[in-house]
Amino acid sequence: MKIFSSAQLQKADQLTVEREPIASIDLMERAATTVFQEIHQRLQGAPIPIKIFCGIGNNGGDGLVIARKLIEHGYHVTTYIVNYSDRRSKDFLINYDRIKNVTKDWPILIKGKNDFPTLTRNDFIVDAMFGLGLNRPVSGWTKDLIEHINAAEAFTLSIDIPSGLFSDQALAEEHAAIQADFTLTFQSLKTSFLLPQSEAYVGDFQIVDIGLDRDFLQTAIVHKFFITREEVIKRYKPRNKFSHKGMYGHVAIIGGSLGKMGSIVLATKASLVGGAGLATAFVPQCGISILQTALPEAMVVAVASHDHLKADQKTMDVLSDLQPTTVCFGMGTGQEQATIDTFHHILKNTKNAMVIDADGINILAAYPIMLKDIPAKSVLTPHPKELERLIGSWVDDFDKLKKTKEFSKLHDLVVLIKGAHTVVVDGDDLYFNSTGNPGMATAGSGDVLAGIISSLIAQDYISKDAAIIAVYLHGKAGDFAADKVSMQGVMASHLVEYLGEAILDLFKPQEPKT
Ligand SMILES: NC(=O)C1=CN([C@@H]2O[C@H](COP(=O)(O)OP(=O)(O)OC[C@H]3O[C@@H](n4cnc5c(N)ncnc54)[C@H](O)[C@@H]3O)[C@@H](O)[C@H]2O)[C@@H](O)CC1
Ligand SMILES: Nc1ncnc2c1ncn2[C@@H]1O[C@H](COP(=O)(O)OP(=O)(O)O)[C@@H](O)[C@H]1O
Ligand SMILES: [K+]
Repeated sequence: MKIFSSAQLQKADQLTVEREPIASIDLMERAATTVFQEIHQRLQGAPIPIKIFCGIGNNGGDGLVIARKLIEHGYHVTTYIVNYSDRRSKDFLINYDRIKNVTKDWPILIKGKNDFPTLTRNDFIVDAMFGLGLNRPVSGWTKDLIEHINAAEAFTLSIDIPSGLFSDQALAEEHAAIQADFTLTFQSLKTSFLLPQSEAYVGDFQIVDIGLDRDFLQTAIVHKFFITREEVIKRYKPRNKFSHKGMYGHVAIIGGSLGKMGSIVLATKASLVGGAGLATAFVPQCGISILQTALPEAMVVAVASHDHLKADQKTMDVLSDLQPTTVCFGMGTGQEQATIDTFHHILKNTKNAMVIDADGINILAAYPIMLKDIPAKSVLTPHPKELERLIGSWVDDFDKLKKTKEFSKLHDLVVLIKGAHTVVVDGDDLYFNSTGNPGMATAGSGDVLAGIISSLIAQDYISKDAAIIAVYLHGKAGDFAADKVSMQGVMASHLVEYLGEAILDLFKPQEPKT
């Protein structure tokens, strides 16, 4: 699913008005009515105090339409105009007038701190102060009002975007935005909703389709996407009846050290459950019986040393004779000099795209000279700390995206930024995951992900698609697991266990949205 910038959405608004054609006031009525219906469906006429804060631009205009519709349906509404300027938009003014038709209670003007209303936890607050037209950080008494609303700890619904938050740039100052519990956003997700620094502000969100120009939405070029089920299905390759295991690739998982062999078990198992035809684990000698006992389906090759990875020529010859389709390196290896040398040797002797995880990434960060030896389009799977070691620190989330894109382009690599809404970065293109939950913040879940990506590359998916599909399925497996065993109860093994269910779910009929 495409994620549009605020400039593109403003363009889409304008084109819709021209091409449909529809008057902008009618488009506002249509958009805000859709929001009203969502609210009405949830509240079902509940007699709770609803307090709507409207700005003086079109976001405020939306707020006035919502207020009018709610009043018409018998809700207890108080409408406030946050009168930070006299430059009111045309459609705001029309709706400011229209609300008179449904109530004798004229909206209350807020012109400064003395006008702030008393709010309680029991209020239902609708935030329609600023939308995409926000062009500088909020300041002065409007910022105070935002803090006043946040302090009430009442349920807060934001229209289009929590007021104060930007769609395509970072928030300059903490607390300078509404902390919404829920955001109903028009037509497209806003990038900032998916970034960790917005966590306190966005809450849950839902996209409302307001019927903007289809042609524009379909043809506009974007570089940001939301990885939904449809994005995965369109990339998925079904199996042929007469296929055999040789057609689904051979994954070599290389890593582990004394006391950290579980990471290799998890990754190797995930690569097989993900559909690879064959999997071979290359581990220190201490890992052989562990692997062979835990995972009879995998082949195991022991390197020369007992406790950590130190490959001699014989092991390297075995690796090259095996001709694995994909090599995955790095989990649980540690950073002994012999391991670093082994890794460097593997990089130089591998042609196909690899998957590099954990200590593989840490070694690259410590020895950037090795970056030039990584096969093109390899996938690096850092969590935020590993990413920082690799690309340096960032000022904010948008700067992190920019620096990761530059790194990806410079070295011709696919780089993941793992976390909630894991991002797959492929040059200029960013793919944000939609699945997963905090239950997955648990030891070994990254190892499972690296195994699934390797598996998909081995099955002939291009690296970017392998990463996109893998993060989605990994997150979905986490969601199924959390449903069964609670978020606290999720362990990395569950992600392997529920991976099959996540794959099956791709093709299950979905329940219609109510
Ligand atoms: N046809 C359309 O254009 C539609 C627009 N819609 C709504 O319109 C919104 C965008 O409306 P607008 O472009 O009027 O802008 P907003 O309503 O977001 O408000 C911006 C207004 O505040 C001023 N402003 C910006 N930053 C400020 C700051 N820090 N302090 C004080 N004032 C500031 C701007 O000069 C402008 O007057 C969308 O988010 C959406 O809610 C919807 O009604 C759907 C249709
Ligand atoms: N809050 C969260 N929501 C969704 N997914 C998460 C969350 N926290 C972690 N994850 C996922 O769990 C995995 C953790 O990876 P990583 O930190 O490398 O774990 P480990 O090193 O223990 O294997 C990543 O795929 C990440 O996206
Ligand atoms: K808003």
